Amino acid sequence: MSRPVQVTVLGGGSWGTTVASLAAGNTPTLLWARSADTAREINEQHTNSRYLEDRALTPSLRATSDLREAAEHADVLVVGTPSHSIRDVLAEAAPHVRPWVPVLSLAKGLEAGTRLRPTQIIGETLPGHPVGLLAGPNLAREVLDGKAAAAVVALPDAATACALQPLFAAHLFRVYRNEDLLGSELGGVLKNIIAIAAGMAEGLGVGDNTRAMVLTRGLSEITRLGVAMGAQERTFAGLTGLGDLMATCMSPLSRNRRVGEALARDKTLEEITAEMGQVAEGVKTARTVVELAREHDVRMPIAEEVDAVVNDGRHPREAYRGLRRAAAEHEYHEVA
Ligand SMILES: NC(=O)C1=CN([C@@H]2O[C@H](COP(=O)(O)OP(=O)(O)OC[C@H]3O[C@@H](n4cnc5c(N)ncnc54)[C@H](OP(=O)(O)O)[C@@H]3O)[C@@H](O)[C@H]2O)C=CC1
Ligand SMILES: O=C(CO)COP(=O)(O)O
Repeated sequence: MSRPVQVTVLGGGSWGTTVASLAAGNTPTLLWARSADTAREINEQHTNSRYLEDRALTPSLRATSDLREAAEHADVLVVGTPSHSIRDVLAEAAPHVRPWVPVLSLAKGLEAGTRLRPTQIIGETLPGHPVGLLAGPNLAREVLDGKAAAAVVALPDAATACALQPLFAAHLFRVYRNEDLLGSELGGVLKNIIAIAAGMAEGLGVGDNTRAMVLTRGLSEITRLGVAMGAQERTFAGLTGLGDLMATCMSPLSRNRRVGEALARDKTLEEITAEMGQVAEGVKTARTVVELAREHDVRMPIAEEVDAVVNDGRHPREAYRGLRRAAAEHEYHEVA
């Protein structure tokens, strides 16, 4: 008799823990947290209070701070650490991961310097493995609170995607699939920059018309760059595109939106990062996105203003003025 598929999730933060809790409802799941205290708390109290307060995790979820044990456990490996740490974590885990184990990324940032997407970093550190991602409008706390949500397993091979979908699905968590890995991954990465802009607008006290403008023009920027890089346009109208953009720009739970809002209220990036104690991937990724836009001759005025605020110290009020250009291009055919 064959044993059930074993899932390992790397990363004991908000989202890694939440995805591990979802998977544990379906199949034996082991979560790797680098903090031994976090692993102990998950095993003994079924909570991760540092990231998710007193929310109850699936009781059968097991955790470890031993990366080798976690890697050896995996029939399916999920990478849920922030983008900047994926390469180092996987370099250490790689010798213990069995060949052909499918690997799914949860991360929504780009690697500074290389400009690589998380699934490309995984491809370099774990060559020969099928690689995809799980993404969508999934604010961790809402998912753990049992509020209905949907996500997408994006993977070029449909058969592997079909096998992975049910591992993460739950009664109120619907998991779709999509073969456009590039578009699905870029949607999640790029929306974080627009969410910082949405937060800045919020902090400046704008109205609903402005909120809608930031969101729709933001989607235009995301789609233009994504298509120029080779993604399918329709992906950006789906859950990993518009869906994730809406959730992140609208929700006070979004860390990226909170960064933008606090910047507009005159806090420094250092103060905000220290207070939040969680990752807002858009901060580190903004410069890389602007570089990619230039390389692909794509106009991204909102992303450029966000980059100027987080990297060059421009005040959000100035950035907002910068967006009020005298004349706009055609709605769908802006040129670089
Ligand atoms: N939170 C959410 O709602 C969602 C997040 N995501 C994405 O998931 C990814 C992870 O985010 P999230 O879980 O929210 O992040 P959090 O900030 O909540 O947690 C970060 C986790 O990563 C660990 N970590 C940080 N640096 C390293 C490192 N160098 N080596 C090993 N572990 C490290 C932290 O460990 P320690 O506690 O020891 O510092 C912590 O467990 C991000 O790319 C994010 O964009 C995607 C969808 C939803
Ligand atoms: O990606 C997310 C929701 O889908 C979480 O967004 P934040 O990282 O801004 O909290």
